[in-house]
Amino acid sequence: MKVQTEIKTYFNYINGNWVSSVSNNVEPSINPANRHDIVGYVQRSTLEDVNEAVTAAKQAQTSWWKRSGVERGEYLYKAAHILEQRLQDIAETMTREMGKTLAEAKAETMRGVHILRYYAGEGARKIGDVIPSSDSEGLLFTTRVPLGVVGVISPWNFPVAIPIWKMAPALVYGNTVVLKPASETAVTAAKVIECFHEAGFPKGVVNMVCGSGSVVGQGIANHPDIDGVTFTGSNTVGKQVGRAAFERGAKYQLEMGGKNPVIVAKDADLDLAVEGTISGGLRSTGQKCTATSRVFIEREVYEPFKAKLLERVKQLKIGNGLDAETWMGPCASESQFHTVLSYIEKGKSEGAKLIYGGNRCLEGELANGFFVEPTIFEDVDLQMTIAREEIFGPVLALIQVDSIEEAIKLANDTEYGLSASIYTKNIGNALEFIKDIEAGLIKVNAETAGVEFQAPFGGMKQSSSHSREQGQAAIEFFTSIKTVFVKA
Ligand SMILES: NC(=O)C1=CN([C@@H]2O[C@H](COP(=O)(O)OP(=O)(O)OC[C@H]3O[C@@H](n4cnc5c(N)ncnc54)[C@H](O)[C@@H]3O)[C@@H](O)[C@H]2O)C=CC1
Ligand SMILES: O=C(O)CCC(=O)C(=O)O
Repeated sequence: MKVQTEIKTYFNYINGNWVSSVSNNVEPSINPANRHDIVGYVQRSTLEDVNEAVTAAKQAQTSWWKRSGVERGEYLYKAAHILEQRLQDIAETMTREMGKTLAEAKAETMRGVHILRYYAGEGARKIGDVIPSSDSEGLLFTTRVPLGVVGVISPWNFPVAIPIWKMAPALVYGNTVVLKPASETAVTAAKVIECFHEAGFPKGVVNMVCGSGSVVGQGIANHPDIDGVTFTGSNTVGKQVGRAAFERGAKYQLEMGGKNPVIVAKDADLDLAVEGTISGGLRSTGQKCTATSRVFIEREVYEPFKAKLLERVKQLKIGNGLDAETWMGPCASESQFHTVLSYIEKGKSEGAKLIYGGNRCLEGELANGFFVEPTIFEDVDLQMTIAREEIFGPVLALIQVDSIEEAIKLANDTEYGLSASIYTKNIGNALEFIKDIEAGLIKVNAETAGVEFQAPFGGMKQSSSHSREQGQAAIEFFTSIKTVFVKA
């Protein structure tokens, strides 16, 4: 067991100051690779803290909006620069706090830098169109204004990229922000907010309040002075947040779960398909809303695909994400760990055949953490729980099909519609898939996970509130359009 000498306490960030919660309560943030390692203590805030942060954000909003977009963008460039300088420390904190490998954490932190730079540039781009008016003497055009104060409720699985891809567009378009990060990764969030603090954002423009979802998160969703809420997380909570915002007429955006399929056609490059299935399904321990979870394989290549997949999965090294050899880290929390194990038990009891893994890892130091073996089931029926519910763990379900048409039909048999991929060399298969698959993010010969910051991202069906985040699409949520007609 590691002996810890100093464990730091991290504070809320309100009106430009680092402050403790009025509750004076803190909670530990635990390393999921070693439950005895406390990464830091974070605030357990109350509604009073939320109110203070919202008041600060509201007061700061008018003068922030009065600055030009170019000027607001300059602050984002500064934050990007500081984040890049701190990349190593922030990535190590992320790995220690939620378990993903250091390589993934570094790539995610760099993604945060790119997102900040992308939206910094947005400050200098157009925010409206001139439209020909039916009145030849009139000028008809659109312009955009910010919503006001935006509440950002973020999950633990991308603790740098998700808060940044919500906050950066919100800020550059003239909103002020109150962030409520997931408690599991609140230390990482505090280090990201330190970058904004040091970039010199005016007081109240950026605020962060840590604490439970039911108090701080719900407090944000319900708050009369929060004009827009952007959320990523579970469907249950997302719908609660959406309902609360809708009830009081606030704008909301929800990015929720997935049950993402991969289709392997009989003409696929099987090595590529195996790599994509492993990477899409098991990287970050399967804890991505875009993670592959159901694999539909044409019967003719089922056995060779399965053999290659099993061969490859045996090579994956499980361990502490800070260890350079590690390919897959632990589940991010004890509750996530138990959820994943209970889904594996359901898979077995409902009759799926377990062909790899399925156990908790207990070897050596792994016993101190929330490690689960990569797990593969076959003979999975689409009515089974593991084929229907989001597991958010390293669990793959293999399903044989007789045709691409059948694969697409079964792949669509889910309430979700976030991402989907096909492995094929046949352009006809690819085009049929693109046309018929019900998903917001579609890949051909590439894994289901992995989102590019400059392109729209979001899901169909129950995966999202049908809005899109990132790229130019972000302007739709974070601003309102004004249509203007001027006659001399
Ligand atoms: N779409 C995605 O990327 C994510 C999906 N999930 C799914 O959710 C499952 C459970 O994970 P959780 O961490 O419990 O997700 P969650 O949906 O409870 O948490 C997401 C965020 O919402 C906050 N929150 C919780 N209750 C709230 C409430 N009543 N009002 C407002 N905000 C609230 C949390 O504190 C966190 O900041 C996972 O197993 C996975 O299936 C979880 C995280 C990310
Ligand atoms: O696949 C990705 O890069 C992003 C996934 C994501 O947005 C999520 O898990 O919430």
